Amino acid sequence: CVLKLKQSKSPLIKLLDHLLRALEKRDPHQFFAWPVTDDIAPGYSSIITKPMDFSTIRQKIDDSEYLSLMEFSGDFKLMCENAIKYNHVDTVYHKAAKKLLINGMKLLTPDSLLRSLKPMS
Ligand SMILES: COc1ccc(OC)c(-c2cc(C(C)=O)n3cccnc23)c1
Repeated sequence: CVLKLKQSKSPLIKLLDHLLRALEKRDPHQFFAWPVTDDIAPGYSSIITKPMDFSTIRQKIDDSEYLSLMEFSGDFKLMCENAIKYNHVDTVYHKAAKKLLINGMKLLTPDSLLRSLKPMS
């Protein structure tokens, strides 16, 4: 049998893994863990043209689809903005998305990233 050699993870993949875990911790109700379906959110797929969720981001990291931190943070922002767009302002989902976006962007600031990178140097 041919053993597939496990490539060691690139620094970018290790950083994105770390950031995804930190962002997921800020979604305790797991509203953003899986794709939103039309069953739980009527008309969702006609209103939200580019759906995004943490499980899809995880898959894209594992498939090395992100070539930069900017692409990763773009999908994170898209995920939050979808929820802000679809859900009325007085819903738990709209409020959770705004809070997650603010907290998430704090993690993606240069200072915070430097602190994340330090242990790797
Ligand atoms: C109440 O438990 C869950 C469980 C999973 C969810 O999405 C994966 C959601 C959910 C997540 C969302 C979002 C993120 O817009 N949503 C919108 C309307 C109705 N439900 C949801 C809620």
